[in-house]
Amino acid sequence: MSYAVKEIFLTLQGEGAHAGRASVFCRFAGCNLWSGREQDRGAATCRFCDTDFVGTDGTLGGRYASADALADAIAGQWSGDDKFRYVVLTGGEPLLQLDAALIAALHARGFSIGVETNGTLQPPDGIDWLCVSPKAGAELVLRQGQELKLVYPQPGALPERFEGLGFERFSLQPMDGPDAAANTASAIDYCLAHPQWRLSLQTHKTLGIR
Ligand SMILES: C[S@@+](CC[C@H](N)C(=O)[O-])C[C@H]1O[C@@H](n2cnc3c(N)ncnc32)[C@H](O)[C@@H]1O
Ligand SMILES: Nc1nc2[nH]cc(C(=O)O)c2c(=O)[nH]1
Ligand code: SF4
Ligand SMILES: [Mg+2]
Repeated sequence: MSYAVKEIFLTLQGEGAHAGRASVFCRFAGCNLWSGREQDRGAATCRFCDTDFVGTDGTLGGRYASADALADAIAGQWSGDDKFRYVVLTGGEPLLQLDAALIAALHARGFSIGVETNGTLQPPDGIDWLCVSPKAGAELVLRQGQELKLVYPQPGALPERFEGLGFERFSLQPMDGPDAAANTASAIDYCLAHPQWRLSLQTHKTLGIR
């Protein structure tokens, strides 16, 4: 199996329970909820995406011919003590491409594996931190994992709908875009009134890092 990758880079995880953690990000190309083209955004299932995941033209982007080749490129970006190796597989939608061979190749290189997914596709076994971010209008098939990270507010995806699912951590992330300030204020209010939820800020954006 080959893998279409938009970009690979070392940064701090900006969001969610692992915010602040050194991580190699591998962003897969393509998504099942939006083509990634601006002219298709209004008709897409997921319309608020903040990410360019089209093509393979980013840093270390390309078509990787094997799991070992992609895992070697990811390992090449790590710096510092190998015992802390951590990779975040994102996209686009990583579960369109992630398979058992890539999980094994990353584990063989000492990585703990985080995945950012929209929750519409079944994952392979062996993911260490599965972070599911449900989208209004898309059927949620992943109903357990480590973290449920809801972008807020989403009409048609109220937090109450997810609070009984099998996750260790419930994160509420203000929707970025033209209403970001108001969305942040609403998310703060929601977390104060519903302490099962913790505020997740996109710290990489305010820090000006990738
Ligand atoms: C670009 S997505 C890629 C992974 C996967 N497709 C997903 O949706 O979870 C990475 C994370 O960014 C979040 N996200 C996307 N657009 C956002 C926005 N405008 N404001 C806040 N979070 C956003 C997603 O919900 C997800 O948690
Ligand atoms: N620093 C940083 N943290 C992130 N957490 C989730 C991201 C994503 O786009 O999936 C992301 C990202 O793009 N950059
Ligand atoms: S599902 Fe994820 S990658 Fe796809 S359009 Fe939505 S936020 Fe972007
Ligand atoms: Mg992002």
